Amino acid sequence: MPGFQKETLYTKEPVKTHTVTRTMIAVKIYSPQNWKYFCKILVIMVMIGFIVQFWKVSEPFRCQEQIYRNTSELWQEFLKNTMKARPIDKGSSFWDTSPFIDSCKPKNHIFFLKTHKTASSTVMNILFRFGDSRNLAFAFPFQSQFSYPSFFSSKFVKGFTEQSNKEFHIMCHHMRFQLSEVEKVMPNDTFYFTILRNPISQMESSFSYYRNTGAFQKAKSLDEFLKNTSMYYIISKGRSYYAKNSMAFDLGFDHNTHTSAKQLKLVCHMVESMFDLVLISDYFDESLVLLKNALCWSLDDILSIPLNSRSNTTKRSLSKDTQEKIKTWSQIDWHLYTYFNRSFWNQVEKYGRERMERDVEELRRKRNETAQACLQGEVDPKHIRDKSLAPYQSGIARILGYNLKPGLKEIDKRLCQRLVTPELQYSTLLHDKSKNAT
Ligand SMILES: Nc1ncnc2c1ncn2[C@@H]1O[C@H](COP(=O)(O)OS(=O)(=O)O)[C@@H](OP(=O)(O)O)[C@H]1O
Repeated sequence: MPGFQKETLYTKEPVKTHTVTRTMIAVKIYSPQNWKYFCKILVIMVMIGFIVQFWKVSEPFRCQEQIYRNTSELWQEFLKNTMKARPIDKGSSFWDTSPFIDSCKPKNHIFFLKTHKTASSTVMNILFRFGDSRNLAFAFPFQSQFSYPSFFSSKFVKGFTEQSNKEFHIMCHHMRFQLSEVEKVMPNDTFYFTILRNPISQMESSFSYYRNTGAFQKAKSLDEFLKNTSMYYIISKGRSYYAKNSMAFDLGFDHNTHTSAKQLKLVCHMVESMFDLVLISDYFDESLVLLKNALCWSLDDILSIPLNSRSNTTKRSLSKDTQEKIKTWSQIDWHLYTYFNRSFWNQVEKYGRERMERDVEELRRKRNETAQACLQGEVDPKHIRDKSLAPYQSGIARILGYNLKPGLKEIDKRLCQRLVTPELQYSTLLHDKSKNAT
């Protein structure tokens, strides 16, 4: 009877029959035959303990291997080929801030790493319009992105083969960066740039946009998610890259590894070596002025209207505690951001503070003028009249769009339209245009 067994095992004075059984078991256990068996188990356990200890001690070395498992190849490639093939001409282009240099020719071989939720769609629209108006060749993906989240491969580019001599001018769709593969497609003198955003606001934006996917799906709020990451964040479960070190992931790094201070430094140096310029979306206009200068473009070339903005009703303010948690949770992103924010302002300093202020003012004046002439203002998606201007919606974010002013002249209408055409529609337009041209 199970009840009886339980009782006798825990009673102070067990019934006799049970005591006899226990004595028999004890005799069996302590027999010389079983001593051998126990010794073996003991040795195995000591060995397991030793292996566990060794595993712990070796952690920093393993981490290093993990985080660079993918990027070490990239780094090797970079050192071997890139330095020779694509000398970073910081001296004569980007870093030289003189506006009157003869060698300053507008660049049109451009690679932009489109990171997630960083104002990258607005930058992409600038590149789309620049290429569109000059009939430049874009490197298009087969779908809307270059097979994200896989590492970029030249095979993902429509119309590219290693044998063909086709010249691509601009590559700017979402991808997980892999320099050695991008270099197969883009010419040697390509200008490489990307954009970073403060990981706190970037993650808040991501949480609302990717609310229905992977790690964010079950958490009631971002505060709740960060309180219980071990419950909500399961690496193997889909799309973890939107929920941790998202920008580092896009840049090609392992987003899940604990990273030492030395490794974080190395990550920053790698990004610095691979990219000619890193924009900061929190200082979007200053970023565009630096971009204009680096590319030898005009102020009109960098004119833009904010795209992919969320309605205030879907923005959430985060507690101080949550903000601090994001800094440690997305440690690589936080480090990248602080590093490049600092170097960004050093570049502004080199450009000249006053000159920057003047240019930003002029850019804003032009933007207001253009918005006045073209648009009726930013509206909720349900109020967008022309569906070709309706942005893609995702998660709980309400992505705003624009209505054009009625009665625009045909030529102005086209320009105004392009300025606020969302990424997916504009990409299709350009793709169709390139097909018709061949
Ligand atoms: N000009 C300018 N300046 C500052 N911020 C801007 C600008 N343009 C877009 N945004 C903000 O960027 C967020 C959208 O980022 P992305 O376009 O990169 O998103 S996506 O990954 O392509 O879906 C989105 O952030 P949230 O509104 O916080 O979601 C946009 O508001």
